[in-house]
Amino acid sequence: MQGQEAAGATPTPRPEKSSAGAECCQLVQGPIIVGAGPSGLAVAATLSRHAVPFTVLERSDGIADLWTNRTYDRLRLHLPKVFCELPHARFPADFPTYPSKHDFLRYLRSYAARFGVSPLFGRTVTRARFDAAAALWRVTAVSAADGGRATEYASPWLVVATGENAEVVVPRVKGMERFDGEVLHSSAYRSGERFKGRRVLVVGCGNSGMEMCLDLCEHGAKPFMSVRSGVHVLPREMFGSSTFGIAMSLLKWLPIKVVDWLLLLVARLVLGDTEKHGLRRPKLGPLEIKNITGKSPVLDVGAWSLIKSGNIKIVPEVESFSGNGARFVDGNEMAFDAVICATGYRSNVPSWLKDGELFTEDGKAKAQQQQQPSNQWRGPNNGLYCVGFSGRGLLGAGADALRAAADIAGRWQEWVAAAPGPKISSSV
Ligand SMILES: Cc1cc2nc3c(=O)[nH]c(=O)nc-3n(C[C@H](O)[C@H](O)[C@H](O)COP(=O)(O)OP(=O)(O)OC[C@H]3O[C@@H](n4cnc5c(N)ncnc54)[C@H](O)[C@@H]3O)c2cc1C
Ligand SMILES: NC(=O)C1=CN([C@@H]2O[C@H](COP(=O)(O)OP(=O)(O)OC[C@H]3O[C@@H](n4cnc5c(N)ncnc54)[C@H](OP(=O)(O)O)[C@@H]3O)[C@@H](O)[C@H]2O)C=CC1
Ligand SMILES: O=C(O)C(=O)Cc1c[nH]c2ccccc12
Repeated sequence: MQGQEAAGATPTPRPEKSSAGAECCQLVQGPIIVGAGPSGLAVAATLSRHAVPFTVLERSDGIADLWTNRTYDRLRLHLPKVFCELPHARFPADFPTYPSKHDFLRYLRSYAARFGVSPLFGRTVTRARFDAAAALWRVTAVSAADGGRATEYASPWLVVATGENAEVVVPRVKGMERFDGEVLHSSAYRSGERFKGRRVLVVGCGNSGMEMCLDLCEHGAKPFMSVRSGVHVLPREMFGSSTFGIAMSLLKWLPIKVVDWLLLLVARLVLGDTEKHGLRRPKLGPLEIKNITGKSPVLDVGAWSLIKSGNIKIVPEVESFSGNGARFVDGNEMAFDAVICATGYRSNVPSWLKDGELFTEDGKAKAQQQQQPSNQWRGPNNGLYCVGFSGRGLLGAGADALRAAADIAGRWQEWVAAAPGPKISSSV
């Protein structure tokens, strides 16, 4: 809400020398939100409806960097649109059931405009710590465009909205640097067009790996999918309705283990035995494993039939790479022209947030790990919030955003009532 009127009387920001070595400190009005993806936008929009000002810091040069710059062309939401809407704004009626990433981006841009969310772009947050003496979060952001200049922002409230997919995970496999062909992460893959006629090894069998193999096939490439521990594949739809929607309805009445059992029964009838084709199913059911570890089931949009027909070949875990190919853990060797690491993502929170309460050492929400997702959005009374770390996709992000913003709004009103000093009109 930069540039928007402040909601009430607050102390005047006083530039000062920062303890972190940043050039100056700006006390901003309302919370600092780190990240302008769907989670950051949702919490900002909700704050705006509560008339609470905020400052959004985003490392990229636009909103929703993941969706804009780190996803492939054919990507569609794999949950029906009703499960992917952010708070306070429906998708347009003419959107298809499974909106494309371009539809989704169009929605996010109009969402940001509608709720007056204007992030400060090109600001990478490199450090945030709670200054207990001042009861403020001190947040250092570096601006590459400004020659790496660091600025410190301060606020009693900090919302972490940098996402579960902030950084790529690329495995260290013996000999990878010796491989002569192209190696890329799935976040850099756009389309199979330029791989036509080439043998491509896709490492990983999550939704990215599966959809990239499908896309490669459709562009006349020859994909091989390397599988380490297996995955649950479910049809995206069952009995003409979305599998996810059916699962959500069943969960209202039945325990998760029973719902998982039913999903797997139908999946078996519709898809057949995935293990027979090299895709082992994990021991825990698809919803339970998602809840416990965050590992998503594959919602199949066409790759499965290509695996069955042998157009996508399943290969084991890679043991090592050579100049022209890979050796697998079963001892077989194959030549490849390119390797795509569809090996997932990780949070970057541990690299910048100094906090031992809300996040685990690997940057996941602690409460989500302890299976208390309804609890995971607020730190223990030090003004720290996290939005979008519940392992429940856009739906979870929206729910977190509503709770975090309502809580901050209550505290903001108290803070404004208590704070002396003149009114000021903009947040930074
Ligand atoms: C390929 C793909 C498809 C997906 N499809 C679906 C789907 O169909 N349905 C669903 O529910 N979920 C889906 N997801 C899950 C996805 O994580 C969420 O949809 C959504 O993007 C989460 O939003 P977010 O704002 O929490 O995180 P992100 O979208 O990752 O946004 C985080 C933002 O924070 C910024 N940022 C990160 N670090 C810093 C920093 N240090 N300083 C400043 N800014 C920073 C990033 O640049 C980014 O703009 C998908 C994920 C992927 C990878
Ligand atoms: N259409 C859509 O809506 C899409 C949604 N998504 C979502 O994006 C998120 C990320 O998905 P995705 O990018 O597929 O990542 P995932 O984390 O879901 O999958 C990563 C895959 O890489 C494998 N892997 C990781 N490290 C190694 C290694 N060292 N050696 C071998 N294999 C390895 C994993 O195997 P293992 O299990 O053995 O660790 C797993 O199969 C998910 O939430 C997913 O649902 C993604 C694409 C499309
Ligand atoms: O795309 C994802 O992985 C998501 O996070 C969406 C999502 C939330 N809960 C789920 C349960 C089953 C499949 C996908 C999801």
